[in-house]
Amino acid sequence: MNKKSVRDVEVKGKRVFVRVDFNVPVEDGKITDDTRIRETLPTIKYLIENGAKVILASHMGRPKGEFVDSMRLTSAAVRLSELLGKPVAKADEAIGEAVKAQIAELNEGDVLVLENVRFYKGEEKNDPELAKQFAELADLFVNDAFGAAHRAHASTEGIAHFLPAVSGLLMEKELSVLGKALSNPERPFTAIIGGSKVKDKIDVIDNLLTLADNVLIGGGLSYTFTKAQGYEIGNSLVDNDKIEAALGFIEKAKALGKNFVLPVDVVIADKFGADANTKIVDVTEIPAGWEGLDIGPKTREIYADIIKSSKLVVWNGPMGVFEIDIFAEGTIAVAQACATTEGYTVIGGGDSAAAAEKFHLADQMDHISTGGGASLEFMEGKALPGVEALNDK
Ligand SMILES: Nc1ncnc2c1ncn2[C@@H]1O[C@H](COP(=O)(O)OP(=O)(O)O)[C@@H](O)[C@H]1O
Ligand SMILES: O=C(OP(=O)(O)O)[C@H](O)COP(=O)(O)O
Repeated sequence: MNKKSVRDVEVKGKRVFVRVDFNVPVEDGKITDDTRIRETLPTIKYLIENGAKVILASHMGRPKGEFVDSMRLTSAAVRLSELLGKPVAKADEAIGEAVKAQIAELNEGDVLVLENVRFYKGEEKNDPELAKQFAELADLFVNDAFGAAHRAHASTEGIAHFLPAVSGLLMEKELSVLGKALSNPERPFTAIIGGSKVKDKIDVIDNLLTLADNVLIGGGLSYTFTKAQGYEIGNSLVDNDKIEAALGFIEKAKALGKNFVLPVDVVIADKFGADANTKIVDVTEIPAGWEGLDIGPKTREIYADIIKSSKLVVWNGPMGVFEIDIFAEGTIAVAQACATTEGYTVIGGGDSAAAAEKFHLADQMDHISTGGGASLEFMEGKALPGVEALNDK
């Protein structure tokens, strides 16, 4: 990476504003998955050990510029304190005199968590005034929020115009792993794209067709391709605006000599739910009134074989509605193949990571990205504003 990292600058005695992504799932005030907090520990520990005064800033949810009690960062600060095994102070705001006074009390190695930066209207607008107010709190800006790196907000991008700005260790790791995977991939390189966000993912497929040797399509995404090929898809998920694009990809893959693989069979259901009647049919045989909710057994085998003979696998999006057991087999098969392949496996996207976690295979993957949208935009080849704004080496 051509951007400076926290290792390239002096931090001792400095007030360091660290943007993290503590946007973790919370149910009834309890954090249900603390991965994103744990992943920032290397940066936070590095700063503590090197005598910085650590000021952590994050968003949580989408409070739209209002103070919303359920989206406060209090439980994240408590969890961080448990993980660090030391006290962590918490501010009730993210800017202003009271916060400045709390920061003035910090000793070297102390940690303070600011309140949710999205409680301020200027955050998502990237308001320079708010960015300046964040900058006034510190001597150095460290961006470790890979999950929010695709957002040009006051605490991710704007602040970098007012302070020396460097990347944190998680940011560096994410960019290095994804960058290495995509810029000089080990081959055969297989990309697997599934899930339901057809609009969000279609541009990724375009770029991956150029980069990868095999592109496997599954999940709700696949039926737009099935329809594009002229087959009946019943009530399956489809994006009619993307039919042309889907046909274009099939043509592009042919022209580039790439192995673009669509499901050959699917699990269909007469309704969406755990109590549905199901059948396995060829993808060309979906009757009206039924919907495809998982890839079928022939497809699972084809996909697993390709994954197992790959040197690099990048997976984003489940193969079916894995939250419901009767539609989970396709996602399980792909997750198991990723877990057992000797190739390097990278998983991006909240639901694919959740699936790997649910089937107890997460620790057998080589890299699970903390960013869904961010890793997609990276794979599309787009510049990430939170990274672009950092100081060059
Ligand atoms: N065939 C399908 N029809 C409808 N929804 C699907 C289908 N296959 C997968 N899904 C749903 O897609 C969702 C995940 O999609 P997405 O958000 O694109 O993935 P990710 O978070 O991994 O990027 C899951 O909740 C899953 O139930
Ligand atoms: O959870 C996040 O996005 P992700 O689900 O795409 O990984 C990030 O914290 C960014 O949040 P946002 O999509 O509200 O800007």
